[in-house]
Amino acid sequence: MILKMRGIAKSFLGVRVLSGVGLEVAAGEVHAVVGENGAGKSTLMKILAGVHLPDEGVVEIDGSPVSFSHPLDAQRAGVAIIYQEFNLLPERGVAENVFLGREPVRRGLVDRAAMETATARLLEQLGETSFGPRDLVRHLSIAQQQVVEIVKALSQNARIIVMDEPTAALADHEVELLYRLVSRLRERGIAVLYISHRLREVFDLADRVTVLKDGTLVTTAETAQITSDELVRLMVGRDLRAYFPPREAGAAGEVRLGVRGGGNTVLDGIDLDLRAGEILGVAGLQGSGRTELAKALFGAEPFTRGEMTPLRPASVRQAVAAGIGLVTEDRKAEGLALRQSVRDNALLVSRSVRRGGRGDVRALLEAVRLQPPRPEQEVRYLSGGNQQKVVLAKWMTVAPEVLVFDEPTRGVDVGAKAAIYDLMRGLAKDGMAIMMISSELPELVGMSDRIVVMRDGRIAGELPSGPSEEAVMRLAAGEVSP
Ligand SMILES: Nc1ncnc2c1ncn2[C@@H]1O[C@H](COP(=O)(O)OP(=O)(O)OP(=O)(O)O)[C@@H](O)[C@H]1O
Repeated sequence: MILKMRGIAKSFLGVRVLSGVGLEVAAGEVHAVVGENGAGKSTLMKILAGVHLPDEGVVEIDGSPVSFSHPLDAQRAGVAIIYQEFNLLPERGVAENVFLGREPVRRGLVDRAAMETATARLLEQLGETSFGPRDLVRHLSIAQQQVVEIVKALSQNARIIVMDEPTAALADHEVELLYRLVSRLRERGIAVLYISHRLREVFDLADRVTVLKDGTLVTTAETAQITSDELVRLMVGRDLRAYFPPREAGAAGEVRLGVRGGGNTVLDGIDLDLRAGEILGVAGLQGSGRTELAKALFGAEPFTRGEMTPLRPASVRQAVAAGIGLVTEDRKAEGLALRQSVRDNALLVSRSVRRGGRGDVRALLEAVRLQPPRPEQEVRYLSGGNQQKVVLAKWMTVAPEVLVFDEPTRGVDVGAKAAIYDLMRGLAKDGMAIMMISSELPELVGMSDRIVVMRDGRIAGELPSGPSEEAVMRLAAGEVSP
């Protein structure tokens, strides 16, 4: 075993978040780590990466105990961690980023040629031909930036690579590319620790899976020996049947929001009606204009052409006053005040618009399954998935007439997802008009009453409820005419 962790315990501010946790990973193994939001997955990985010191327990690499008091110690021992938010400088080139802080020097000068050659070789080994060592990082897609992070890890001779929800920000077709990358890492004998809430990936990629629950180890199992239902039961402690709540046939009521010929620099010719009681799904590849559509409806990047009822908002303030809400995909940048408490965040919108609504914050937080349910806690200390739940709760306190969800369950665990789906369906039943943008096709197909598919800033077509995932993909990719 290249890595052994045993008896790991960790507390923050007197609250125990890990106790007695251990796992073992072999060279060339892909080892998934799963569990509900707040189960302690990231904390365990940060201990491995030298970000946190454990209070108790042992980490062994190649049979020798190690103690990392700084991320650089872990890096030197061959551990690399790739976070969801990359640590890259957008204005610099790929090779410069790969060697940042460790630039090779020749005759007193940074040896650019050496950096570029080494980077090019690693890109080639990974089969990456879509960009080169000199390209600026800001010109790269998220998937390409992820490759840069992996190249950086390999250039540091990492033998253990931790990937924290690597597909959360990827488009569907990019996930395939990541699969290929992970296979290449495995072939090189690298141990990959893979955190994900997408069980399909766990079964597609991992040899073994370790399940954490409430900071303790539930089990480690071979993925070939366990079913998806069993894994869910181990994670959430109960069966999850009827994952998607039933649709209400004929539930759509009056038009709550209408757009005719909507356009701006990105969007063009948008015609759309959103009715009370329905959940309208929005599909599309990355860059197709899905998020821009949400922002235009919400007045953040307004339409400059076309008509919109009840009004065409020129600003977010106008949109909110008109009863339009947006649950954003980028929760850190747009959604939350990180240094404020969960409760204050949940009340952020309702206070600013002074609309009444559902005041019972505690009940709401329970409904979205915030873990642990502590409204006083500062949001920055919550796990990623729990932060997303606070963003949801924030809008539910206001109960707007129209609510746009942009990737509502990104980073959210399976149990909480089911709860959020129930909530969304409940809100629709109460007459809210809901639009849901999602890259997760099962969710889109399972939840939407109908689906519009975006392509190149336009609506490429519409599909009735329950289409096949393939039909959505084909329309998004432009393989069938609308
Ligand atoms: N720096 C910190 N200070 C205080 N509490 C923290 C800190 N970091 C994490 N926690 C708490 O530790 C617990 C475990 O969090 P962690 O991020 O490890 O969960 P996770 O399993 O990765 O969840 P997710 O699936 O949502 O990413 C959570 O209750 C979280 O609030």
